[in-house]
Amino acid sequence: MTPLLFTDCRGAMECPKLPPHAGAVLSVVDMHTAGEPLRIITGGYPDAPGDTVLAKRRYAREHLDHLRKVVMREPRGHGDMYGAVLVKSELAAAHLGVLFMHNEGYSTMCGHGVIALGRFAVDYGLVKAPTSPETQINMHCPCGLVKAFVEYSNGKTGAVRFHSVPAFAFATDVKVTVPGCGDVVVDISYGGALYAFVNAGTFGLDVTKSRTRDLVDAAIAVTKAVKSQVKLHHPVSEDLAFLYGTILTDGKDAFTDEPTANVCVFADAQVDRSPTGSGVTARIALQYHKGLIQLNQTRSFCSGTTGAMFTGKAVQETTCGDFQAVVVEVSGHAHYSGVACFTLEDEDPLQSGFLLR
Ligand SMILES: O=C(O)[C@H]1NCC[C@@H]1O
Repeated sequence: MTPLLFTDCRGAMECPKLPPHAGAVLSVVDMHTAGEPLRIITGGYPDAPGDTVLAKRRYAREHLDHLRKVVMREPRGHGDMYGAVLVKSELAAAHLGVLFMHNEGYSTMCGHGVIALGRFAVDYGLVKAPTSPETQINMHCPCGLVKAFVEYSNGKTGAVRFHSVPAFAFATDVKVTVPGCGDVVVDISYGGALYAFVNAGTFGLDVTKSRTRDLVDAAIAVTKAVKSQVKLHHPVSEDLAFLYGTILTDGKDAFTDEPTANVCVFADAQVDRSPTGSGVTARIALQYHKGLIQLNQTRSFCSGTTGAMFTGKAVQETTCGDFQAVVVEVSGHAHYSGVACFTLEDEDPLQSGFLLR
């Protein structure tokens, strides 16, 4: 690794002070996991009322969405920004609860977010007495309890692996009509959120070589088709029964030591820079369902956008309602990228921010 490109100024210099009339302030810690941003709100966000994390998610959507817009959209964010805010969990086993946010609303699961939050929770003292070589953090995500295991030694955090909620193939070989493409066969799988999976080759595209815009257009067309033509449900809660996005793959689903690449397009045409933790979870559940991978066979998943890697494996059979399911473990690395205090002046005519496409 090359040395720091800029001088480490901690201690020598303080962050610039805001003028007294700067307006309301939101503070954040910025991280990224395999290139995908995670903006963690650390101050200025009120306690979201609600008896459950899912109820808090509903409250945030209905009453606190102006704050999501401030930190996700321009001029403070951008169309592919991703965020998290910590909330209280109703589960005794949870160390923390979390809501995830993106360019359009609030997701139910975020694997890259869990990886970053694992480090954050240890580094910022959210768990008492971290243990070496790993510290376990139980994160209550909207989809349920996710167990993160954070490498920790000599006071330093490292790689994070997590066990997600039961993941299952919702439906395979579903034919949907995609305008301009005709009938397209997709698989739909759940990894804390529901995704449609299609081989990018179906559209004459390559997830590692094609223009991102072309991949996005194809994925959006599939998402629209599935949303309008397939009735989705989830055994635990109707809050989880929506299609979050489409993942285009290189089709290399049969087990091999070689990495397999995919690109996830979710929310409002948002492109994941990482291999997508919840998508890898759902993809492994699909591969397991099809007999293409065995328990504890580790695969590498590569982001078609950045080439960054996660690894994943099914570790245990389980059920989710009537679905045969698996517990999937996903591993990756997150890094800090900065801290910021964002302000919002009363007179600012662009209070809600904006997105350019
Ligand atoms: O890694 C993940 O699971 C998330 N990344 C952005 C889209 C998903 O929520």
